[in-house]
Amino acid sequence: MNKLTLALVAHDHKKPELLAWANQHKKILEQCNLVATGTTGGLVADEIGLPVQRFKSGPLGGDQQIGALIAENKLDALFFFWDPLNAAPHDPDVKALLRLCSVWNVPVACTPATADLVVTSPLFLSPEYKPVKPHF
Ligand SMILES: O=C(CO)COP(=O)(O)O
Repeated sequence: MNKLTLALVAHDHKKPELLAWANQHKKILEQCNLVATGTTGGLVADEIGLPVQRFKSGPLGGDQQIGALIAENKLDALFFFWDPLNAAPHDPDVKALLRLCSVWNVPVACTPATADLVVTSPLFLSPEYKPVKPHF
């Protein structure tokens, strides 16, 4: 069975929430390939002990690297705990990443509650389930 590839991303004030969530769902995440923006990935690897492929930090292009995976149909879900209370210098990159999830029908969870529901869905690890991909 092919493993799902998941991207984990959190803005600084949301990193504690992402780490707590990843720890809570470690058994599920262990069954997946994980990629992440640089700082988030380092924390997930060091503090939760999950292997993670790290891209550049978000402000340095990491969000765009994850967007490129989406455009190449190589990402199965995005867990992006973005910060609604603080401005990010790379907000256009953040918007672009979220936009690509809608373009390519990639599941995206932006809060711990949504992320809980996504990873515990019976469809999540089901080999039969594949989201419909749009044709352009
Ligand atoms: O800024 C980010 C996403 O937009 C996250 O980047 P880091 O994981 O490197 O902090």
